[in-house]
Amino acid sequence: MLLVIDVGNSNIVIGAYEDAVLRRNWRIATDKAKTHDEYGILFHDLFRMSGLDPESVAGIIISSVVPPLTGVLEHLAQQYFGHKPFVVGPGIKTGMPIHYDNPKEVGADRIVNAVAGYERYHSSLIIVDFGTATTFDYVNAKGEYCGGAIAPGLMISLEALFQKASKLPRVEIAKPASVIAKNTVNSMQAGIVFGYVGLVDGIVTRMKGESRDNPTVLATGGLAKLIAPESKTIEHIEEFLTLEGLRILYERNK
Ligand SMILES: Nc1ncnc2c1ncn2[C@@H]1O[C@H](COP(=O)(O)OP(=O)(O)O)[C@@H](O)[C@H]1O
Ligand SMILES: CC(C)(COP(=O)(O)O)[C@@H](O)C(=O)NCCC(=O)O
Ligand SMILES: [K+]
Repeated sequence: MLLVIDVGNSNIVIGAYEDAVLRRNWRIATDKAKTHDEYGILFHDLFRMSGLDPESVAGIIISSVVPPLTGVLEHLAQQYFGHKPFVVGPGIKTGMPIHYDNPKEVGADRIVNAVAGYERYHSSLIIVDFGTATTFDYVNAKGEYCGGAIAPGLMISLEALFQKASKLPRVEIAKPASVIAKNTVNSMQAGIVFGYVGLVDGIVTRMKGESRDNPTVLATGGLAKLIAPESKTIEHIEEFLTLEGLRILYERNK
């Protein structure tokens, strides 16, 4: 079994692959204060509760955009699963040229998504990942990573609104019935959901205009399901794109 771990700023997403089949996936909160022992217990519990044997893990790959946790998870891999993991970053073969001023600066999750998307579609792509931040990445038809855009995420945008305006409550992210809303909660939901759809379609349309090669548009991340149905530009949702990319990169490097 292959263990793939994607450390995001909000969640750590874990996948257990048997060959190319994702057998299990789990999502745990990202907590920079947790030690490798605490994560070790958590991982072992998740395995046990799913009837999986930690001993059956034959390899591990990690992608992290939270530097203080990268070493913690490497340590966990070594100590609780007995494997030195691959860590996506310098020294890992991606098979994808990175056209960014400083390639080391691009978030590992963005590269992993790009690799997975290109492997699946073999065409030029725009990938939208709804995480803590929302990232937009353009991959050209030759499979080269060409950069993209980073926007404040849906949840943190809503959080900022609630924290900075005294009369605004904390609301659930949901699509309201109308954009001409009749109460505070629905007004905020209209602003965030329809506003965000506009942001996504606006950036994607600009990227399409600049790239001029009609890229396929994919979305991933927990909140993709909410925005994609309202978006005019998103064509496919790939829920496990990052996990899939990690599996592909493991195969390319083992
Ligand atoms: N399935 C989901 N439904 C609702 N909210 C989600 C879901 N998945 C993630 N979120 C929320 O979306 C935000 C971004 O999460 P995530 O996509 O895991 O980001 P990151 O990759 O930055 O860790 C978080 O606030 C998280 O709680
Ligand atoms: C843009 C990100 C914060 C997104 O992280 P996430 O929302 O998945 O937690 C991350 O990819 C990152 O820290 N990138 C480094 C900067 C860059 O890609 O240029
Ligand atoms: K992510």
